[in-house]
Amino acid sequence: MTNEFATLSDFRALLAGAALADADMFAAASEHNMQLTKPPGALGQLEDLALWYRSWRGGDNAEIAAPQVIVFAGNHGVAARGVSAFPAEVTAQMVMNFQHGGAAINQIARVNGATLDVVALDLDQPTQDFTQGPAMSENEFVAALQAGWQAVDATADLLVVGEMGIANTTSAAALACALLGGAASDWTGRGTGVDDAGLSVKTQVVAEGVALHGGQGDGLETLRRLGGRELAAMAGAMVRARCLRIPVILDGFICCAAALCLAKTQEGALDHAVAGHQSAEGGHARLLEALGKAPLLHLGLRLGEASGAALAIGVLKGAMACHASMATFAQAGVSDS
Ligand SMILES: Cc1cc2ncn([C@H]3O[C@H](COP(=O)(O)O)[C@@H](O)[C@H]3O)c2cc1C
Ligand SMILES: O=C(O)c1cccnc1
Repeated sequence: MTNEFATLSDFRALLAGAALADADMFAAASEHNMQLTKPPGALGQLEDLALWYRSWRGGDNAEIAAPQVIVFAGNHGVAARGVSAFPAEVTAQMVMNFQHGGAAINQIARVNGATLDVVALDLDQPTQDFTQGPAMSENEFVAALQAGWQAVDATADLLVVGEMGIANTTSAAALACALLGGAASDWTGRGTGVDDAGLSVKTQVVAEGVALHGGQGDGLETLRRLGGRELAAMAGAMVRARCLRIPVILDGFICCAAALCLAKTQEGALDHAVAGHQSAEGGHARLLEALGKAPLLHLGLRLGEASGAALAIGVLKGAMACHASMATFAQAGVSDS
């Protein structure tokens, strides 16, 4: 596929000009929802989800049939600072595991009827340690955005994006801190399970990164400086989905940090997305609040790999199956008052 953008300013223009939800479709879906054989509002948040989904997908009243999960993988220069409980080699090893069907996301995507694509991004070239300079050059950043953009299947009717990248909770914490403020310790959690000494080093690394790169530009520029290839690719995929009117389910702390960079660059950039779950990683609840998204699930997950979002596919499928296929009061001969 040819690239639809060659430069960062082209990408910014696509982000600024992306599609809006269809208010007429939302109204038609609300009207349809009121006629379904249930007490008004009895399907709770499933009703809101169905109206939101139809406002993006249009009027065919269809069930969800083709969800796509994409896991992007990247390596981080800051991994060398001892900010993760696991070594950087685990990123590539887990990519092999995804390819052989052995990871959690393989099982969760399969039982939810989703395709799973794994995109490894220059794993032998970690990004620069962001305490020393920007994580990515502009060319590297644009290449990662393009990889995300191109990975989206235009025939999908739902997109879930997730990541694998040792040390990427450090990047995510630095992005959240730089874009939302507060102390490094407010956003730095244990990730894969660092001990107290590791947490203290990690917090210091986040503070150094924010001191160097905070306030140096908008959300996208901050993503280039403090992010990683897999975070940039998730952002690129989210914008492509918006252009294709494919609704998105957001995953945990790292995915939402990538989403935040878009939201801080362009108001409403995540209107086509819902939050799949609330991760156990400390900062995720506040990150979701900043995005204005209530999570569908609270399961204590702290895995990444798109796992929490992929579990929420089932919730959205349930919402759309009810909306599309329930009988109306008139069809079923059920009295409506
Ligand atoms: C075996 C294994 C599988 C994973 N799957 C996702 N992650 C998760 O852990 C990493 C982030 O945590 P930190 O910042 O502490 O390195 C990411 O790769 C994330 O997706 C994993 C981590 C490990 C060790
Ligand atoms: O919230 C997440 O997605 C997460 C948390 C810890 C480690 N990896 C991912």
